[in-house]
Amino acid sequence: MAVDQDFSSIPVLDYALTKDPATRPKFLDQLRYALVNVGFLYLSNPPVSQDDIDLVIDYAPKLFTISQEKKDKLLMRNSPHFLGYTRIGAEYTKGKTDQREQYDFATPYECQWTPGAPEYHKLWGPAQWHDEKDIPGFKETFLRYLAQCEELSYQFIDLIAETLGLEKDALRIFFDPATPHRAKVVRYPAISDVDSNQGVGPHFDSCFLTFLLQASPHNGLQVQNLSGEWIDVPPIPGTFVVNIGKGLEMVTYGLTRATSHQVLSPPAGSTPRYSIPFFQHIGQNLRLNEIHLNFPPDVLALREKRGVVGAADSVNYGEYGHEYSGQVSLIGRIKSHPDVAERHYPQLFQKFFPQGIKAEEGSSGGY
Ligand SMILES: O=C(O)CCC(=O)C(=O)O
Ligand SMILES: [Fe+2]
Repeated sequence: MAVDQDFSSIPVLDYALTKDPATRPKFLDQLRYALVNVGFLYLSNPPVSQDDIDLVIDYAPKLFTISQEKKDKLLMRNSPHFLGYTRIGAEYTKGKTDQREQYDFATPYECQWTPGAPEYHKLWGPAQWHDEKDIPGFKETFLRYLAQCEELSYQFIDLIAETLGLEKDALRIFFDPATPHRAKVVRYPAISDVDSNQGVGPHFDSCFLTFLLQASPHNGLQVQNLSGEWIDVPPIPGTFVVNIGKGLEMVTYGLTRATSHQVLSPPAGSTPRYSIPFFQHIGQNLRLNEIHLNFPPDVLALREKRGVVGAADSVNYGEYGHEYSGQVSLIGRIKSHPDVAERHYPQLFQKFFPQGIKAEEGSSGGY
């Protein structure tokens, strides 16, 4: 396979190929190419019910037409777990406000933090949901959808292990069944005269894998190729966009790429863009530089053949390695959502925003 060429589009992989022993090797080859050289791929025929996908796409705009008063009852600022609703302008990436409105949800979980335990244990807890009467059926449907994404995310991790020459379950050691996964429903309004066009600024995702459902037909998502050029990732109905987080990049010694990406606001006069990312999270109490995977030398050599990767515009999640993974996630959330940090994590807030919220240029959270 060609390993030394830069990419100008994102490969499309057909999950159905994994089902037949005759076509599975083709899928694994395409996967290895995408992991090493691109860091992004489209996945068609994913093992997630199309009916449920259609339902969550249908629910996405409805979540935002609920009254502002009701949305504000679910403000993320109420939640030490950084779960809930975020108004436009309250979130920061690379120190600039993002022009998006969103809900952060998670798979079911009760907070396990007790006094004296590491503060990052507080990051995990129950999501905030609207009353059933305000959006009938949404919670049940979305949880069913998330359970399928979760299962897909583990299947996919095993495919990655296989194609990189590891034991089939070698990457499962990073998961703790008790750690929930997170997901968002996001609305990007069209650019207006005064707004910037930063839907979400350049960033890397955390942890291992993101499964993104582009829930409306708008362009806007872009990724940076090896030379640093921004490449469009237009929506393809019936696919997920899958990308690699900083955690997976780290444990594969940079063999798989966490690719810098951003979203540009829809043009003036356009309808809003919607997206629904699912973020696969690893166990909280791991230091990733303490766990070593043995890749076959010919697989590791693909990293060198890829050539030198140019500087990306994203700078977040540099803490993987020396910090516990839960702490890395917490730092990312603190930088993205300073209003939540100020209320629930005052010491970390002071550390990362010593001048208060607006003044912190260069602070970069993620996802
Ligand atoms: O909305 C999208 O298409 C991507 C969102 C994203 O990159 C993120 O929230 O991490
Ligand atoms: Fe992202």
